[in-house]
Formats: sequence, C-alpha cells, structure tokens
Amino acid sequence: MAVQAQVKSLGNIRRQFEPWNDPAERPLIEVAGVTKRFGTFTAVDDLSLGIYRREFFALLGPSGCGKSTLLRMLAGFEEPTSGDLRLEGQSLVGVPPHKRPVNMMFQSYALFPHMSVEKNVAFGLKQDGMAKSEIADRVAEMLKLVKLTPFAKRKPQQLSGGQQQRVALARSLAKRPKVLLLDEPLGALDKKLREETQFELMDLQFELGLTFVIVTHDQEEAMVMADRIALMREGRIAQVATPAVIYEAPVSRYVADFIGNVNILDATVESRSDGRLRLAGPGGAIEVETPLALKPGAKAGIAIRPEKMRIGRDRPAGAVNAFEGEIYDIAYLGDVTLYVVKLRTGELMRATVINAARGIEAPLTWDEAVWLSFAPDAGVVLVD
Ligand SMILES: Nc1ncnc2c1ncn2[C@@H]1O[C@H](COP(=O)(O)OP(=O)(O)OP(=O)(O)O)[C@@H](O)[C@H]1O
Repeated sequence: MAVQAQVKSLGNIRRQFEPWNDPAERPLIEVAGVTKRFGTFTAVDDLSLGIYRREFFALLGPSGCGKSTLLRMLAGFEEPTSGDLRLEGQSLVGVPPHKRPVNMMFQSYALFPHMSVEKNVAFGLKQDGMAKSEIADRVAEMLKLVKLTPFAKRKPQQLSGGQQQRVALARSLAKRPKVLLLDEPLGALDKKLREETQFELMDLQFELGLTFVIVTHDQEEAMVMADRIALMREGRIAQVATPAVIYEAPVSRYVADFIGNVNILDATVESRSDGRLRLAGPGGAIEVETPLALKPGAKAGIAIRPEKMRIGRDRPAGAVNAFEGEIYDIAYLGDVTLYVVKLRTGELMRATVINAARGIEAPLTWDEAVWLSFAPDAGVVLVD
C-alpha cells in the first residue's frame, strides 16, 4: 500500500482514539510515583503516568533524562527505588522480566548470528516449552506478519538492516505480549528506511491491537508514530500530550524549544482585554490570544513557530505584531526556505516560507530590509 494511503487510513480511524479523555477508561499501565536512584543520583524522579490499551506511547527526551530507565523498569530489568508500576491494576514490582506480559525490543536487535531467521523467532517460544507444532505455526504466522516468509532459512547477516529489524520485531511479538517496549528500535536504520519502517510499525501495532511504548530521542519519529508523547526532563515529565498539542500548545520553554524550531520573544505584560494580552516586547508591542490571566508587569516568553511568522518587504497592513529587521541568513532546504532575520533590537528570528512554486521571482536576499509579522493567535504565552 502506498505510504500516503496508509497514513490516511490510520488517520481516519485514529482520529477517534483518545481514551485518556474518557473518565470511564482506566490506564493499562500505571506508573505511580516512581523514583529510581542509582547511588545518590536520581534517574527517575517521582514520576506518574498512565498508558492506555492500544496506545502508541512515546518517551522522548535528551540523553540522560531517564527514559530508558523507565522503560527498563517496565520490562523488569530494573526495580523502582520507590513507587509502584501496575499493569491491569496488578503491581509489577518484584515480578521477574519473563513473567511479565511485556516484551522488550532493543536497538541492537540482539539476533543470534548462527541461527536462521525462523530459529531466532522460535527461540523464546522453545524456552517457554511450547509444543513443536505450535511453535512452527506461530513462527510462520509471525514471519508472514513482518513479510519475511521467503527469508525463513537465512541467517541474520544475509539480511538488510530493515529486514533484521523486522526479525527482531517478529521475535518480540511471537510470545504475544500485551505490551511491547521498544528502545530506539529504528536507531540503526538510514533515514529513508526509518521512515518506511515507522509506518510499518504503526500499521502492525494497530492491526494487532497492541500497546507500544517506544523510547526515542528523535522528536520527528515520536511525532509521526505516537498517539501521545511524554517529553521528559531530568527524570520528570515536562508534558504528556498528543503530538499536535505538544507542538501547538507547549507548556514551557523547555517543551517549545525541544520540539521543532521556535522563536521566543521575552516580553513584559502591560494589559489584558478581550482574551488578549498586550505585552512590551523587544521589537515593539505584542498582542496574543491566551486564556492565561497574567498581571501587568509579569514576565513571559512569547513562542512563535517559524512557519507561523510571515515575512515580506513591506509592513503588512493592519498587522498588530510587526517587527522590522534585515535578513541575516538564508537556508534553502528545497521544500522550504528558512530566513533568519535580525531585528533592529538585535534578536535573531526565524521564518520559514514554503516553496510552493518552482523558482521564485525577486526572492528576498541577504541584508535586505524586511518585516516579520504574526497573528495574535499564532503566539503561545510561556510563563515557565
Ligand atoms: N546502572 C546505572 N548506574 C548508574 N547510573 C545509571 C545507571 N543506569 C542509568 N544511569 C544514569 O541515569 C541517567 C538516566 O539514564 P537513562 O539511560 O535512563 O537515560 P536516557 O534518557 O535513556 O538516555 P539515552 O538517550 O542516552 O539512552 C543517566 O544519567 C545515566 O547515567
């Protein structure tokens, strides 16, 4: 199936999926006040979180923020220092990894090099003492699922990186875990294969009706695949929300800055009326729509995504948020062009323009005087 058709079909069904907004739903996985210390270092800090059945959940954050430690505690490779982890209401604390209805897939895949694809997939089932005929059926089913049936007799090194990744996936799914934990599962694949595999993973997760928890430091990957993202910072959660909410309504500078590109203007509140805040910013007055009721004199950051910033040679008629500057840098990226504009006051701001037409007449060029502007509903007020 074409990738676009897949996305469309997923999107249509996915649109209704938001159990976290349903008070009658109970999370499948509950992380309740979990802390993990290594000596005096706190890797996970009093963290609470619910993950729902059939959810594709991403743990995202910079290196060292504790996301792998949290995943390893779900798998049973680490135990919490305090707090509880529950699956379907039952505590997992003290339950050894192989007795948990969860399975973990690692970045390195950890395939056995001397075993064929089918033996690799059968390995865990054999260890569990499953009957031979049943193993054969299950392995065949799994290889079909990941489209590797013709490769059953090959050794891992006779496969491409993407195929090896699918063997690892088939092996992790063979025991039919309720939850699959994936630690940077696509880390070893090149960009193009990664993108393809992202859609395959999403399809598979959806078809099987499984719950996936994925660890990644790649925000784009999390945005593409996850129903919800937990962005972590120093062992805590900075925000848990859908990709769209994380992107469009970040709760702090940290979140706004981590996901995508962002301009942040430091401003001081002057007044509030009609759902709008009026602030004094570096390049002049700023007006933004916000439910936040901040007092005059309060400091706030106004975040504006580069694609919501308009750029042009003339001051836009009627624009409330307009700033004069000159073009400081230009990055032509093919699909979009990124302009870095230096405001009169010295701040560097970014604006992206989609290259919808081939070739641009009289493109903006270096050192040219320009106006940047944005609509009052394009700015997000950040107090943290
Ligand atoms: N066994 C351990 N002993 C001591 N410190 C540890 C141990 N495991 C993890 N840590 C520390 O805990 C912190 C969180 O580690 P963790 O692996 O969870 O981070 P991460 O967010 O997954 O990062 P990365 O993306 O680099 O894997 C790190 O500072 C790490 O050094």
